[in-house]
Amino acid sequence: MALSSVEAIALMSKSVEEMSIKGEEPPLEFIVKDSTFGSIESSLSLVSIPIINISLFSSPSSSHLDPKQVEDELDKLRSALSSAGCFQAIGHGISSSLLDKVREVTKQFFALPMEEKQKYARAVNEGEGYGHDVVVSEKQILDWSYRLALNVFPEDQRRLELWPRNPTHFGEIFHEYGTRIKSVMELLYKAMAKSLKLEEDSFSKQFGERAMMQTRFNYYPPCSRPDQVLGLKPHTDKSGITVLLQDGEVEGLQVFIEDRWVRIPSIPDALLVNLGDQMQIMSNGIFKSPVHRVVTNSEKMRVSVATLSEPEPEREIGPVDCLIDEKRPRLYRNVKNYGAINYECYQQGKIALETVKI
Ligand SMILES: O=C(O)CCC(=O)C(=O)O
Ligand SMILES: [Fe+2]
Repeated sequence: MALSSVEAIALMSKSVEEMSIKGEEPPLEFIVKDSTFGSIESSLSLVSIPIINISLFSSPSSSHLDPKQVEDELDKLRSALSSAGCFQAIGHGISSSLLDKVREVTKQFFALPMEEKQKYARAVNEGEGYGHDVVVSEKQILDWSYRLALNVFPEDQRRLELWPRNPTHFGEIFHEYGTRIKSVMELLYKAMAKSLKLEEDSFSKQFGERAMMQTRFNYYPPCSRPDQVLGLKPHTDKSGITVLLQDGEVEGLQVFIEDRWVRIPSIPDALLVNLGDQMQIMSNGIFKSPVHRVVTNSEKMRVSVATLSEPEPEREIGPVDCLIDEKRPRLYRNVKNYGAINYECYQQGKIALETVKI
């Protein structure tokens, strides 16, 4: 059962930021105990995830490109998404200076005094604004992080009162970044369909005209016990796809591939593309939504900017017809509002994708 806001606040009476600054031992609620995915310090796999040049997928430039090269990159895309479920995208056309500005305003916002950040605080039971993870159970292991969540599209869903006015350029830079990421997402839906020999709008039409895009700015303060505390617990994303801008210097993201944790290096100009649960459903399980987590660092803080795309909540989504046949029967039922299903399951400690399986 969800805790009342008063109980939730009592559990978080000491802020992660305060404990981080004082170098205090994290309290018990943050200590990761036995986990299905191994201990925090379990050895890392040496596998590396692919780097894909997505400029090869854009129509105007691909017309004067070698078709064989495009075909090979599409094969690489299909193979990456059906094994690791993620890849590093280069050739996305977003300038390094814009990426650096996004990282910079993110760091500037989180460096503001707590009272200033609280002006954008998330209200209880709301998905947008600044805060820590919602506490839903006393057994919940807490994450050593804060985040600012903002809706970017549809544009009329923006709650501008929650967009930081400090630093002053935050809104302008974020609008530009969000608009560029939306185009990258649209290019990726088409390329993902083409890589499976489907009509190119097979996925995008399921997202609808009013597909949603939300950005989560994540902030992980230094933690004195990186061996026992996680910045973000193992999870899969509820999205269709997630595009992640990593911190330019500090790593922390790990993806669970073939029973081992794989470290995701931070390549300054690359965007990490992570497949979400809803694309796993639409691809009838061919593409995989990977379990991932964020580890903490005893000396350095880390930021990341994760943008999640989702179909219109009231729209029914399901496996694309052409991906269902005798060899690959339908794995998932059609669903609406998967975001809510995912959230409810998270509260109950259930795996959301399992509940929509046939
Ligand atoms: O901080 C990261 O690298 C990952 C963030 C993430 O997984 C999320 O926001 O869902
Ligand atoms: Fe995630």
